[in-house]
Amino acid sequence: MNDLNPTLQPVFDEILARNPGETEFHQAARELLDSLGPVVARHPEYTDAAIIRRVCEPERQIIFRVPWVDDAGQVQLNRGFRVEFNSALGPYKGGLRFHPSVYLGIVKFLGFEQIFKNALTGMPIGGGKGGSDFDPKGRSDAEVMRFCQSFMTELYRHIGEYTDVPAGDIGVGGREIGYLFGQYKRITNRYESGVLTGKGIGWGGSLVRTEATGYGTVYFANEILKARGSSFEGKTVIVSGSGNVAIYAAEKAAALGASVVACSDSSGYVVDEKGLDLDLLKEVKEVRRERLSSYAEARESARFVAAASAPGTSVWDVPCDIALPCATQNELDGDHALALVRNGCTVVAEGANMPCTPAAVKVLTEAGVAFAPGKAANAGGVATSALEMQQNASRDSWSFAHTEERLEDIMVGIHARCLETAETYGAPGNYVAGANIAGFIRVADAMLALGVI
Ligand SMILES: NC(=O)C1=CN([C@@H]2O[C@H](COP(=O)(O)OP(=O)(O)OC[C@H]3O[C@@H](n4cnc5c(N)ncnc54)[C@H](O)[C@@H]3O)[C@@H](O)[C@H]2O)C=CC1
Ligand SMILES: O=C(O)CCC(=O)C(=O)O
Repeated sequence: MNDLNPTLQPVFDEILARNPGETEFHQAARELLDSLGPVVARHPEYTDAAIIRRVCEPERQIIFRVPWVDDAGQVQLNRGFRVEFNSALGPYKGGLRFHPSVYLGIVKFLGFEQIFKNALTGMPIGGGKGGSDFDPKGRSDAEVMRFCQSFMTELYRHIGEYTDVPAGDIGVGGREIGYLFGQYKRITNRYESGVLTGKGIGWGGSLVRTEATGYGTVYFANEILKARGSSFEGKTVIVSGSGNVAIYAAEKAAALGASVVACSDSSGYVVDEKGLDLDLLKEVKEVRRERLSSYAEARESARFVAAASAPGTSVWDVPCDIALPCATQNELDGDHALALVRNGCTVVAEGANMPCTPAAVKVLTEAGVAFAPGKAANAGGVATSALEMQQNASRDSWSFAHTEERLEDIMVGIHARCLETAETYGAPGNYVAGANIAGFIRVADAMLALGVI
């Protein structure tokens, strides 16, 4: 790890002391602070007003009990979280994650990333994130519904169109948003469409929201390629994960002429040299909610590599020109990055939040691989959520083509803002510095204007 700027070291020491054991939050905060040296040198007003210390402390953290009854009549118990991190730019905005690994440190890292990602979109949204250690895997629809209803029975008092607007993340898709919205409506007796995003198209959702994070990541990667005189045409692409972000990243990359030859889930990975059959992948993952091995069983050109039977190998061993990590945090480490570099990969764009470890980012950057951090590359999802909020507020509903055009413009704008800011602050071509500094400055200026609150 590099030494931090002397003004920032005490801030990081304070984060470590105040948030013990929250390693993912420490990692995300450190990554931001690593970029802010040139900012504190140029803007003493931020230090004078303790902006950096304040932005690292959530405005509010809510932790609650979520009891529910399973299909066998047994009472189950989970823990719910909502971290309302920063509302300088607008209502808290960010997804809910249902996964057994969820604890406060994960929710805080995600909420922290969300502040700067949302700022980068240029839209009026603050940063927050939530979730639960509930594991939807293997649960019936009725169990998921009862869990969601119990979760919302506490969450409803903390959220609202002008306060905090949750959406989906790992383990939370259209089905869960439906159950959560239904319970919110029942408890409050209000059809408040703007309280959640990722809603179904028939009841206040926006076209393109389902596709937006994956499509947006590919639009961002496409801008990187264009800046290097290249394109997706004829390129070999791998994605990790096979959920919402991965599927639609693969779809857009294929639409731009790439061959997407591999994807993964937590049980292993699939290699399909003929290019992934995305209809089959959607059927397996979105409809049947099965493991990836079912994909390989149904497709002759595909082979499945089970994680348990092949320790030490991963989807990152599959040769590619472009890698899109779209599964989860810290899924791509230094050794995986070395494998990508050895195999000739030239672009890595994060569809997931913080999927690359700091060691991986170092390897990629030193090898000259263009690296796009999640807070820039995957901002298309939350940006389209903000478009959903706009449609809800104006009681309108836009066409797919119009909404996708808005999404593409936003991603092109974020890419340009990252490059310009990196150049201005002495790190030309560095998307990490550009994204961190541009996102931070927008939030910091708003916080300065709003006073000490
Ligand atoms: N859904 C959205 O709009 C956005 C999601 N993200 C991020 O994208 C990532 C994926 O989210 P979604 O696609 O929405 O979730 P999802 O629940 O639809 O899919 C998650 C995928 O990751 C895989 N996965 C989880 N843990 C894994 C592991 N340890 N190893 C290999 N695969 C693993 C799962 O099997 C699944 O295929 C997360 O980091 C999320 O925070 C970021 C921006 C917006
Ligand atoms: O659309 C949203 O509000 C949530 C998106 C999200 O959770 C993310 O960007 O990580």
